[in-house]
Amino acid sequence: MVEVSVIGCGHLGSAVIRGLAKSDNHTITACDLDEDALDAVEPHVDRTTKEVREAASAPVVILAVRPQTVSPVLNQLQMSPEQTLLSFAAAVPTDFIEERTGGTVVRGMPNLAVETGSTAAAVTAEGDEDVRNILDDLGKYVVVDESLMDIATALNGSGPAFVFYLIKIMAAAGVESGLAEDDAARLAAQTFKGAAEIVLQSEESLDHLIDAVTSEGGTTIEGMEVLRESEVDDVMERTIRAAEERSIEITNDFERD
Ligand SMILES: NC(=O)C1=CN([C@@H]2O[C@H](COP(=O)(O)OP(=O)(O)OC[C@H]3O[C@@H](n4cnc5c(N)ncnc54)[C@H](O)[C@@H]3O)[C@@H](O)[C@H]2O)C=CC1
Ligand SMILES: O=C(O)[C@@H]1CCC=N1
Repeated sequence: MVEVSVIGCGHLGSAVIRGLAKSDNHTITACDLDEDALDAVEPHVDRTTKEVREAASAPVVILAVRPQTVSPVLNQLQMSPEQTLLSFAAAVPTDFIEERTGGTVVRGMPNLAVETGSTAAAVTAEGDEDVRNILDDLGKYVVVDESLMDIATALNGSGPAFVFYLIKIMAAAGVESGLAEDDAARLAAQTFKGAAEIVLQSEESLDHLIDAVTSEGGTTIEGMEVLRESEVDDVMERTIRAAEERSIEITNDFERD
């Protein structure tokens, strides 16, 4: 059992808690100022507290508050170098956190799929065995240089929102042609999941996989022609870039502090 505290039990923190609770490998303390947030995670944790100090003693402390709230939390978070502070706060540099807590800092950017143990996460270090166990229970991770955390934040941190949007558009097209809403939503979402699983398991290139779906004289070729002639590449590029630039902007604010 790995003892872990989660500070901030909002969208991400509560999803982390539910994901870790499913793996049954952890003793979890949930910390939040908000009573409702604590009530929502209470069935999945061993202890709840409003006091950051009470959450500070675990070998691994996960920081899941908004970037703007990081400073006040760190002011109350006294840790030792044997403990790890695993920070999931977007755009907050490791240096900034290290200067304010005695703990060993690992910066990470997961996404909401922590809830199902299927997150894509970028981390600046693997950390000790306890940290690796936590990351393994939350999904898959890659270790990247800290300079790449802004693009990781855009790609895999914000990414689920962009994918949800695409699923919504594809499902809506199905409904427009007569599918029931539930059926269209399931077909679109399962199609994304199945396609993603093929990409993860296949050795083939994405172009090869596109070819494998595209029968000569068939249906896919017509759809692909529309996609290729559209501005979708530019739109997706700008989508990722906008999120990345915002991450850089927030990071710069922290570096000026
Ligand atoms: N929502 C997402 O999909 C992802 C979020 N993140 C990062 O996770 C962090 C949290 O994001 P969300 O969960 O979306 O925000 P949120 O606003 O849903 O949750 C933040 C939580 O922190 C709590 N909080 C505020 N001050 C506190 C304090 N002093 N002590 C303890 N708890 C306090 C709030 O009551 C709230 O429950 C952000 O830094 C964000 O960049 C990272 C990856 C994905
Ligand atoms: O939107 C945000 O700022 C956070 C970081 C990545 C996902 N949500």
